[in-house]
Amino acid sequence: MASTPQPPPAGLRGGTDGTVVIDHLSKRFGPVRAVDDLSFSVAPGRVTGFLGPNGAGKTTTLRMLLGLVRPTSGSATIGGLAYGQIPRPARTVGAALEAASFHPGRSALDHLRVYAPQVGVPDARVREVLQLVGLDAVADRRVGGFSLGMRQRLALAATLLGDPAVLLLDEPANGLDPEGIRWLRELLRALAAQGRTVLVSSHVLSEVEQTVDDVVIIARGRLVHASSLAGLAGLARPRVHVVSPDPSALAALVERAGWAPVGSSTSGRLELVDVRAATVGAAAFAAGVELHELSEVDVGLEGIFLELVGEAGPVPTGAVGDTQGRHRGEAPR
Ligand SMILES: Nc1ncnc2c1ncn2[C@@H]1O[C@H](COP(=O)(O)OP(=O)(O)OP(=O)(O)O)[C@@H](O)[C@H]1O
Repeated sequence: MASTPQPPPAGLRGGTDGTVVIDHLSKRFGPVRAVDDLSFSVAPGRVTGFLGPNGAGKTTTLRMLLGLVRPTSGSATIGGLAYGQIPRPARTVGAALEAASFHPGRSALDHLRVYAPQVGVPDARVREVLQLVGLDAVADRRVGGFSLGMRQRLALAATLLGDPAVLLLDEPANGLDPEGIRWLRELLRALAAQGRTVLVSSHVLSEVEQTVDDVVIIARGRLVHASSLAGLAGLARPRVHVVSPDPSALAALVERAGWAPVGSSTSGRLELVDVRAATVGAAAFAAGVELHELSEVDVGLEGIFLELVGEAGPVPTGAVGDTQGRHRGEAPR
C-alpha cells in the first residue's frame, strides 16, 4: 500500500456513527420486485460483503441508500439519517457505484481536481488520495491510457477525497490483477480498522472472502443470510464422497441408514449429505460393503454461497434469524 489512510473519519461527528441500516426496504419497477422487504445493518469498523447473483438487487439497494432511487416502502439510513438529510454528504459517504466514466484526454490529477471543490476539500487532498491508491507516479498521465484496474483505483481515489466515514463500493475488485486485489484488501481493511464502515458488493464470494469480516447475502431482492464470515462457514453441511464396486450393495446400505444421497446411486459413485466419512466407513465395514473411495468433501464458502442463493425461496434453518440480532444491535467485536 502506498501510504496509510489518515484518521479520523470526517463527516459523521456529533453522536451518530456510520452504521448503515436497511429497514424493510422494498422497490418495485412495475411488476419487478427489485428489492423485497429487505432488512440488515452494516457496522462501522468492519468490511462487509454485499453479495448476490446478477440482478439480486444490490445496485438498487445502494442507489436507494444514496437517495438516487425512491423506495416503494421501508427506509435506508446512514448514521440514522437518510442520505438527503446528511449535512455535507460527500464528506460522510464515499460511493463508487458503476465503472466511472473518465474523460480519456484528462489526467488523473485533473479529474480529481474537478471533484475536490464539489466535495469541499483543498487541492492538496488530491495528491494525498492519488498516493493512497498508488497512482501518484502516473498522476499526470492521460486516463485514456489507463488499464481497467487503474481506472478502478482512480474511482476509489475519488470516493476517498472527502475522507468519508462510510464507503459504498460496487464490485471494486473488478479489473484488478491478483496484486491489485491484494492491495485493495489491505487498503479496505486499513480503512475499516480506522472505524469506517466499508460495504463492498460482489456477485462472487471468492473475490472478497479474504477481505470481508461480515457477509450480507441477497437473492431476488430478499435477504438470504447475514452473519460474520465464520457464521457463514458454520452453515456448511458435512458431505461425503463414496465409491463402491458394488452399486446395489451401496444403494441398499444408504437406504437402510437413511442417508441423503446426491445424484444417482446406480453407478456406485455418490455423495452423501449430513453424514461423516467415519460413520459411512464403519457402516460399510459392518455390512461387508466394499468401498474404493471414501472422503469428506469441502464445498468451501463459495459452495455454501451458491447453495444459499440457489435456495432463495425457503431460507435454510437459522440462516437469517440467527444473525439479525448481531447485525442489528450488538457491538462490533
Ligand atoms: N430502472 C429500472 N427499471 C426496471 N427494472 C430495473 C431497474 N433497475 C433495476 N431493475 C431490475 O431490478 C432487478 C435488480 O437489479 P439490480 O441492478 O439492483 O441487481 P444487482 O444485484 O445490482 O445486479 P448486478 O450484479 O447485475 O448489477 C433486476 O431484475 C433489474 O432488471
